[in-house]
Amino acid sequence: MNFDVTFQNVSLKYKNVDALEDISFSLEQGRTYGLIGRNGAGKTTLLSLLASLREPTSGMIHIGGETPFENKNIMPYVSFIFETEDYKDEYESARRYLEFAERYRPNFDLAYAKDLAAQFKLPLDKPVKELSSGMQSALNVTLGLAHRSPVTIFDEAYVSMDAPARELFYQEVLEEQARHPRILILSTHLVSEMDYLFDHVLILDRGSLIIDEPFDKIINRGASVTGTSQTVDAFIRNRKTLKIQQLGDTKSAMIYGEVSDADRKEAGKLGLDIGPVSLQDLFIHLTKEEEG
Ligand SMILES: Nc1ncnc2c1ncn2[C@@H]1O[C@H](COP(=O)(O)OP(=O)(O)OP(=O)(O)O)[C@@H](O)[C@H]1O
Repeated sequence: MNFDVTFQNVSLKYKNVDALEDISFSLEQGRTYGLIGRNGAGKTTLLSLLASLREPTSGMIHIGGETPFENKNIMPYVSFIFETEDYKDEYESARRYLEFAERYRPNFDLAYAKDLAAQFKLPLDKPVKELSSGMQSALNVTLGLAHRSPVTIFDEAYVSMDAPARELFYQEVLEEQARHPRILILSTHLVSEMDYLFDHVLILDRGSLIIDEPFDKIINRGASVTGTSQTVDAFIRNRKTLKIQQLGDTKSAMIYGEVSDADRKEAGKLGLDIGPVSLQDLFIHLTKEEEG
């Protein structure tokens, strides 16, 4: 079965908050999507609709051509992994969580889950409530990867994990997408740390989807220009500048707007280096609130 996702003109209103307005996009198997947006932009709301934790106020959501809400053909194949704050009543061991997953998740791979748990040094026999918050996150991430669900969502599920554990997770994301391709959505504020994982980027801004583009396309919306201070200043004079960094007489400027072949030639003559702009700088620029 195909589990491709379509959102068509989806809106979600909480009492008097318009959390999402007229959102349309589609997601394809085998791609890793980065979902980014400032605090309160609507990321968790969008993901909870995709995971069928709630229904949209208006619009249509389809997974594999069917409405996923309370749909037994779809729900076991969608995994929504998020940071849970309160584990105080979780007396069961991590090992029991793996056993539950094996019972209820059709594609779950117990051997892979145990292998991941060992890599994260997860104490499988301790009650989950006694694990450190980083270890609780590692358990969630282990489950999310080992579910091997065709639609897998990680909503900031890794924020409590330390840097080596996050690195291990990122490596597994790359390897798992090669071994068992799925729709993988990573919602994150760690943009510069995780951007290399994204095939495609969705940016939400105050309830609206402002970017829905392949990673390679979005980072061509701008460029970095590096060279001597004077030549960089001359090159960027009539361009929109996002950021400038200077070290001695070397200047690096992030500019917004595509750089044409002619521009590149001119830059070459001036001895300037033209490189890609970072997704994080573009994101900050595109979601900046108007001043005044
Ligand atoms: N249960 C709720 N009831 C009322 N308003 C809500 C509820 N949940 C979220 N909101 C509001 O909806 C908007 C979107 O919130 P959401 O949690 O989806 O954003 P987010 O992008 O995930 O934010 P963050 O990055 O801070 O986690 C915000 O204005 C938030 O205050």
